[in-house]
Amino acid sequence: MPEVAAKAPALQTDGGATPALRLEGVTCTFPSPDGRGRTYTAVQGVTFTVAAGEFVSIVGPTGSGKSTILNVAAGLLTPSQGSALAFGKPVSGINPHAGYMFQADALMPWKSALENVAAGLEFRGVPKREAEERARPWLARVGLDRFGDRYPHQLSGGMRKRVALAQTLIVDPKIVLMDEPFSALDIQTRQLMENELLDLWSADRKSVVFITHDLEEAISMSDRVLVLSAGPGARLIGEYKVDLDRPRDVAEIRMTPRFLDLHREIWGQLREEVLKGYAQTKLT
Ligand SMILES: Nc1ncnc2c1ncn2[C@@H]1O[C@H](COP(=O)(O)OP(=O)(O)OP(=O)(O)O)[C@@H](O)[C@H]1O
Repeated sequence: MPEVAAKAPALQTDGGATPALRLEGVTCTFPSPDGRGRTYTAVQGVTFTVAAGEFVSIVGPTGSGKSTILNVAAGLLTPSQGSALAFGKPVSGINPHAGYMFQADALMPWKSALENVAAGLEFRGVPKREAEERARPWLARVGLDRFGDRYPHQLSGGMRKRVALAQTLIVDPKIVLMDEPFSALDIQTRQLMENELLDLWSADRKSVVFITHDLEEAISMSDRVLVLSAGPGARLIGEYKVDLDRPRDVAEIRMTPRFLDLHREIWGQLREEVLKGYAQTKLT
């Protein structure tokens, strides 16, 4: 992986402390969709480390294996080769340190906003009444204290994302795995949510792995951006440290010269992969 080595001193940026998350030589091979007994290797030999409290984004072309990597980190998928380690221990089964937020709403339509947030705790065995008491301050933290009685269909897309965020964070995961969580939102709501996430993150400093198609979103939020090549056999081909000051406003930071330099540099590498990925979608 020469590009990675050239752009950053090392993948382990935690000063030697046990990383929150490490994927080591992860390869994931699936049965090919053509049903002829062939296989498709989505990602190959993926190795990276996320330090405690670090915010890392992974960008890559469509179908390159970003969600696959996140599924391995969450313990939802066992890699064909390699391993995932959470705080130095192999992940086997669901990663107990991780909270997962998907692109699609995972809210239960028959539960109110308060009940949905409380559900995160109830799944872990906290009694309903206590879970709801603990959910109230979380609804307030995401600005929805007056909306606890509303059902998901009575909330806007941004509000539903806030509920999902509170539902994920209430269980106090040490690692937050986010798969394009805001991609369905309009740009203004999206930037508000990005800033809210950064505020919540800076208060608690969890480790975040954030998957996105959007390079601007990745740079504006992260400490580091990892670039995945086009598949099959996608590899990590770039690692960029984002040395922008915090706290950040995601809209304002995009206008700074340093942001533009980083964007130019990363896009220079990502563009080629996006074109390759696009060409492959036309072949399949
Ligand atoms: N369970 C599975 N069975 C078969 N193939 C799979 C499975 N999961 C993922 N794949 C394939 O692996 C490749 C990577 O998929 P993945 O969803 O991880 O990519 P992605 O980068 O997240 O895509 P996108 O950006 O479009 O969301 C794709 O070609 C996909 O079809």
